[in-house]
Parts: sequence; structure tokens; C-alpha cells
Amino acid sequence: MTATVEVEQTVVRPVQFHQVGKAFGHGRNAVVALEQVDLDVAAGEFVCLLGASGCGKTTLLNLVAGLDKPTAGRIELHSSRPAVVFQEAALMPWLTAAGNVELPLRMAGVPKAERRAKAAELLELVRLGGLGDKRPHELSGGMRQRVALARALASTDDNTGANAGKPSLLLMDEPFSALDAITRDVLQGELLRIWRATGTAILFVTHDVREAVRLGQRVVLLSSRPGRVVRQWDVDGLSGSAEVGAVDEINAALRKVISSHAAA
Ligand SMILES: Nc1ncnc2c1ncn2[C@@H]1O[C@H](COP(=O)(O)OP(=O)(O)OP(=O)(O)O)[C@@H](O)[C@H]1O
Repeated sequence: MTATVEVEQTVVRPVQFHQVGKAFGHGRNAVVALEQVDLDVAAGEFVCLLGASGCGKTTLLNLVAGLDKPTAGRIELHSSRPAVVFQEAALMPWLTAAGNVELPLRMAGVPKAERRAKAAELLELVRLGGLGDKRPHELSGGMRQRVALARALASTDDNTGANAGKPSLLLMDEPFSALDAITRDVLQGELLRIWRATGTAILFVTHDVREAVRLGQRVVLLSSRPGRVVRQWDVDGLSGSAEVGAVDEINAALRKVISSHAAA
């Protein structure tokens, strides 16, 4: 008699949503922001989350970041501490650029010399080498977002203690939408370079279909309130007419989602 041993191939997924719901308030006045959301992000994957205004994108990121708790379903997190990059850089104005990047390392108890070296390395990565002693008001909007990105990478890079061996996950909430078109275009390219260099998974929220298709490997469309996953597209490596075709198709689906909500 032969025994069969089944070896389970477990793919590490930094985050997995199982039928997640989130309601604010109670009873008749409750606002259901998310309903039955099933979503996962693989290690190193770049996922863009798209949806109309108010469909629950920020709520979803807040749940992953642990800033809020679901009211239904379950979220499995298998990543080092996720960090969020917001629309506004939200830097500490009294700290230098390097001091801001060092902050999460300081809070994690990383010794001074080590965190200085790490901050310098990350500022190089976001092409701000040599500007570590500048304060936020001395930097442009695009530069401040680069500092915010370096700070988030410092936070997710913590691979010690309970985080050892876990994949990193970066959460980005419309990080470039307050920037001018040229700076946005440059930073999108920079983000792709940094994503490839670091291998971190990214969950990126945007309103902009073009941005989602340019950056993401997968685009996930949420319905209008309550937010649910309506459709997903594999957009990895698209270029030329295939990229334009994907943008048109996703734009049409987004418009449909928005108009069905408006008619409700
Ligand atoms: N703390 C809260 N209390 C009550 N309602 C909330 C709260 N936070 C969010 N909401 C509601 O939940 C819904 C989803 O909000 P959320 O900010 O997640 O949407 P969004 O898709 O990120 O919107 P936008 O694209 O405009 O930033 C909205 O109707 C919002 O008013």
C-alpha cells in the first residue's frame, strides 16, 4: 500500500480579504461603505484599485493598514507592517527629510547609525540623495512625495522580530493626484522603478484609469457605494494599442458603474 502525502503549495499573499464589509454608524443611519469584498494581493504584485468617488477605496486601505476594523468578514495579513502614502505627503515640518524617513525606524527601535544609513540609502533610491538635511517647506510637492515614499519604504522594510521573512506591502492612496501632470508622469515612472528594485507588493488607489493601467499588473474595479469588486483586468506588460484598448474598456466599465449608481 502506498501512502500519498499531499504537499500544500502555499503562495504567500501579503493581504487577503474574505467577504469583507464595513459599515459606519448603526441602524437606519448606517453608511455601508464596503460589502462582501474578496480581494488579494500576491507578494511583489502591483494592484490598482479603481472606483468612483466615495466607493470605499480609502476605507479599504484603512482596513489593510489597521487604522480601522471591518464590520463583516475577515482580513488576513501576512506582511511586514503596511505603510500608507497619502495624497498629501504629511511630513513632520520640524524634521528634515532624513529625519522624516528615519521616524518609523526610530519608532521600531533601530539604532541611530543603522537608521541614518538606511534613510540615506532610501533617499538615494527616491533620487533625493544629498537633500536629506532639507526641511519639507524647502522641497517641492513632488520632492515631498518622494520623501513620503522613502518613509513608507522605511516602515515596510522592517524585517525583524515578528516581521521576519514576511513580504512587504505598500499602500498608496491617490499619491500623485495633487501634483501637476509632468511631475505626476515622472513620479509614476519612478514608482515603477522603485517597485521593481524593492520587490514590494503595492496596493494603489486611483480615480485615473490611465494611471491604473500604466502602473498596475492588475486593475480591480469597485462598484459605487457599497463598494464591491465588480471586475478585474490583467494589464501586466501592456503597451501601444493593447494599452489604449484596456484604458478604453476599463473607462467604459467605470462609467457604467458611476451611471448605475447615479440612477439608483
Ligand atoms: N468615518 C466615517 N464615518 C461615516 N462615514 C464614512 C466614514 N469614512 C468614510 N465614510 C463614508 O464611506 C463611504 C466611502 O468613503 P471612502 O473615503 O472610503 O471613499 P473613496 O472611494 O476613498 O472616496 P474618494 O475617491 O472620494 O476619496 C463614503 O460614503 C463616506 O462618506
